[in-house]
Amino acid sequence: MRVLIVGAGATGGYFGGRLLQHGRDVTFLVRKQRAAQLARHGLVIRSAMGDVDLPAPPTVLAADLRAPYELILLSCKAYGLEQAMIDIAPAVGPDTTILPLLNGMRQLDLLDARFGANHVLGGQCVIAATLDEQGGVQHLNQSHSLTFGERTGEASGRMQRITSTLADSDFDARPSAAILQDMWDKWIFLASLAGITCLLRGSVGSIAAAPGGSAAALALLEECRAVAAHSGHAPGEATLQRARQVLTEAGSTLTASMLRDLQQGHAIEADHVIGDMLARADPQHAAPALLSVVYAHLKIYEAGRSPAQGT
Ligand SMILES: NC(=O)C1=CN([C@@H]2O[C@H](COP(=O)(O)OP(=O)(O)OC[C@H]3O[C@@H](n4cnc5c(N)ncnc54)[C@H](OP(=O)(O)O)[C@@H]3O)[C@@H](O)[C@H]2O)C=CC1
Ligand SMILES: CC(C)(CO)C(=O)C(=O)O
Repeated sequence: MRVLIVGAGATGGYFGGRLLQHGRDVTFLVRKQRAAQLARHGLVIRSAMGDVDLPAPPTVLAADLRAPYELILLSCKAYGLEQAMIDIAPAVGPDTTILPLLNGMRQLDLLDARFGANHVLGGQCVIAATLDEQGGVQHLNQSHSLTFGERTGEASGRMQRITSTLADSDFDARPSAAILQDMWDKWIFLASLAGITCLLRGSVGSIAAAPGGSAAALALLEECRAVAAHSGHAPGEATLQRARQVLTEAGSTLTASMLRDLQQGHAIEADHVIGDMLARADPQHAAPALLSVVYAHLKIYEAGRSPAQGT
């Protein structure tokens, strides 16, 4: 199966690197700067789950995309999605499947509108990863799951082909018959984690140690839960219990990738992760207070960044 990974960033570089290491037919769609960086340093993954060193990972620039790929793994940030959809268009043929790994839900609507829902699977990844100064992928924890599925829940032929392509590559490839619920479950957790760690500028453990910290994290989770329920995707009790436990764990060093981006002065997915959650709240009730504060906080950060700071 020919696989195109859009972006050799933290997540794309990680999962694409692992697939390449296991002999899969993978090419990274990159821009000139990243192409030069990969040519100079190779694709390096530093991970407690095993390092990877690939001296010359296959890359392609958008201008050189010709034939369709069977699978496109989309691992750009939400603010790069419009451009990415333009760039991948030549790689999308009648039999192409697009598997987005972005956090949130809105990517599905945008991809459906651009390419047709029949081309788009649901997907998500659970990992903590970032790029270092030389473009190496630093895997920061021991989670590395990639979950994917037909939004109908069907065990289709393409699901079987993708499952065997992603299997046995030293990460947890998880086909799912309930991918929309999985994505919502992750989104409410992530929006709470990103929201509270960015607002209070600390890890889960430091927030838990501060007066009122865990109560604020739980209140934010409750607002997100209500949005999910209003959208027809209420999380199950076990999912909620786990989210509550992870968001309040004493001593935990967990943060969201959004906090890492913010601390490095990078662009953040404020509209996609928090703004869209807020937009889906039940209009019959008052706007969720904490989500509103988090969103305002992130928009002030965005407004203070100069355009020269890029992404
Ligand atoms: N990092 C993490 O731990 C996690 C991230 N996520 C989610 O995964 C998604 C991706 O995040 P992450 O991997 O961290 O992001 P990164 O910023 O590390 O990587 C995104 C990459 O996509 C590239 N890219 C964007 N648009 C294009 C394009 N048109 N053509 C070629 N390359 C492109 C960027 O390239 P360039 O450098 O040229 O801009 C960049 O290298 C986000 O939605 C995030 O929320 C989910 C779970 C964990
Ligand atoms: C939920 C978490 C921490 C793990 O995948 C994440 O998605 C992120 O940091 O963006």
